[in-house]
Amino acid sequence: MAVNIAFTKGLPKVELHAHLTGSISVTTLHEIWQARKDSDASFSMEDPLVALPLDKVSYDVVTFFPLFDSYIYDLCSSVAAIRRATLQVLRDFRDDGVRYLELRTTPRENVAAGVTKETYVSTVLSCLDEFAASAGSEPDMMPTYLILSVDRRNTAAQAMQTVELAVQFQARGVVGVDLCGNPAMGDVAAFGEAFARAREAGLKVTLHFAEISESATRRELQALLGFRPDRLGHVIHVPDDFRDEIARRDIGLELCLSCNVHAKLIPGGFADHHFGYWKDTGCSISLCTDDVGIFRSSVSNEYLLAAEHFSLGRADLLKLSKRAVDSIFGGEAEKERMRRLLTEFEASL
Ligand SMILES: CNc1ncnc2c1ncn2[C@@H]1O[C@H](COP(=O)(O)O)[C@@H](O)[C@H]1O
Repeated sequence: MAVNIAFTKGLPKVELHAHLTGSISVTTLHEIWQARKDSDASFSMEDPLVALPLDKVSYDVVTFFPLFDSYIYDLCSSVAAIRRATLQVLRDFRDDGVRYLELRTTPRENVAAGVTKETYVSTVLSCLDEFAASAGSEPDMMPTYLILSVDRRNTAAQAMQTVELAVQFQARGVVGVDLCGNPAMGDVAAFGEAFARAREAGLKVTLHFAEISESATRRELQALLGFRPDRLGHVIHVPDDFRDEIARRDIGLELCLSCNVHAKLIPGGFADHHFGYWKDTGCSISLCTDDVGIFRSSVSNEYLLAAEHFSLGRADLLKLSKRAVDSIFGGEAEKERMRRLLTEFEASL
């Protein structure tokens, strides 16, 4: 039987590469904007419905990253806004049929709003707790864990500070650390010690890898593999010998079709995406949204796109989903739960 959106929505999915701030829908941003406008007559930021038009999904590396630094972070600076955004992001993923989520975010501070990096992480984690408490039982459950991101522009000391926060909040659901941010910036060699500390503390490691050709130098890719990542995101401009090494080490892959096409990180369209290469390697692949608030493609839609452009049937998507579970960071019990949900879903077809 053919794959359609009803099938991909019903498929119990894991989402492993979602940046929290990039996952906030424009509607939610607008509500946050409206609340601020209603309470402060001098508030003058542009309405998100105007700044991020609903029909615009094509940003490139130059226009994409400033969306956060010069707009969304200012809009979502208070504890109230961070809470509202996080809780809605969780509902949006759950309503799309995500049944296990790893959300990632870069700890940030806003002195004027009284938010420290620690307050920020703690606020996000309290939203995860609140959401879990309200879920009740299956099928509303979506166990969610947090990954803290190091930004490529960070200094070695800032990267270490993020890792220390991850260690501090490990018992509350931080399962790993990530390296993200504008791939045209920074020197990843500065972060070796921070990622070594993360591993030593038992945290998992995922890294944005070879997103643009300029950052895909052999020196950078070697340094990143030296951090002993458990998973890699994007893996676009990867030389053959590195591809072989990734497969040999059985590193999990987080692939983001819509983001890569719309942000022009790959030449061509969906059918040219490197998912076409990796799907036949036996690697664990999770299809991910990256920034659903910006690229507007849900996880279900990513599965649908993969099916449409790579001629995959229901059995192929089930196999892909089962293999994706192998690389989650939440531990064996979560893997078992997801495998059970997938088996039950398959039996219900
Ligand atoms: C093209 N894909 C991408 N590549 C690299 N980094 C990305 C990204 N999409 C998002 N981010 C990173 O995530 C931050 C927003 O979420 P958080 O504030 O952390 O929750 C961005 O500022 C950027 O550093």
